[in-house]
Amino acid sequence: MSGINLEGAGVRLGDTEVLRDVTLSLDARTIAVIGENGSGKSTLGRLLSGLVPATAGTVRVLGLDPVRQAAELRRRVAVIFSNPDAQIIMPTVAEDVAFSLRSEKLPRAEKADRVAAALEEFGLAELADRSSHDLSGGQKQLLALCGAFVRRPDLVVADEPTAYLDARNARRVADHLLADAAHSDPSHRLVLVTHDLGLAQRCDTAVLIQDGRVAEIGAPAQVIATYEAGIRW
Ligand SMILES: Nc1ncnc2c1ncn2[C@@H]1O[C@H](COP(=O)(O)OP(=O)(O)OP(=O)(O)O)[C@@H](O)[C@H]1O
Repeated sequence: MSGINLEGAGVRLGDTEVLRDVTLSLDARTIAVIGENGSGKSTLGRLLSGLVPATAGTVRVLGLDPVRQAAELRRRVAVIFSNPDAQIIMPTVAEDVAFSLRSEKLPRAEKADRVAAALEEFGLAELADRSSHDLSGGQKQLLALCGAFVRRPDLVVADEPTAYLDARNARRVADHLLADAAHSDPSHRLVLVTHDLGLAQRCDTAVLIQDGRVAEIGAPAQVIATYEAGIRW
């Protein structure tokens, strides 16, 4: 069991049942999660990342129980939010990427090589010594992505990663996310919570969330059509 498997999963936050009876078995490599504001998409992303516990049912992500095997899940899953400021910690760009590898048991030289390669891949090599907090919004999101991918996670959960970006940077970030998910390792997965239906269309599978429940799962074109048909303009 290596993908995402939820059985009757629910999440209650305060008095609100935010997710209800979510049953999913997903083995696709790139999965878009779409739906209206407040439908529960981010909560699903947080549930899969172990950031909120299920209050009903069972959840297995990469075969792991996000509560009982939280440390292992954190090691294998990277989370990217729309606001990169929440994820940038260290003073310089290179230090921030290196910080992501702090708990990896790797020789120092190998860590340095991995940081350098990741900076290069995300077009940040020339900014390595710049103050990470002085970057533009797009550059910060690329840095957040770089910090997530340098760990070589098995699953990336990205929640509106392009929300604050201009068209060019949104495209760059999306290309990185989708290209990285398509790397040769077949176990590498992406869950992408998004309102960008063009981006959802580029994923292998889409999940439509409505009012805390799964309304449809399938080929993105079909699921997007269902979503659009249900919108009361
Ligand atoms: N900590 C919380 N306590 C109580 N209710 C919450 C909490 N966090 C979220 N909710 C509620 O859960 C519902 C789903 O929120 P969620 O952020 O998952 O929706 P979403 O589909 O990602 O929305 P959006 O597209 O607007 O980002 C909303 O009604 C929200 O108000």
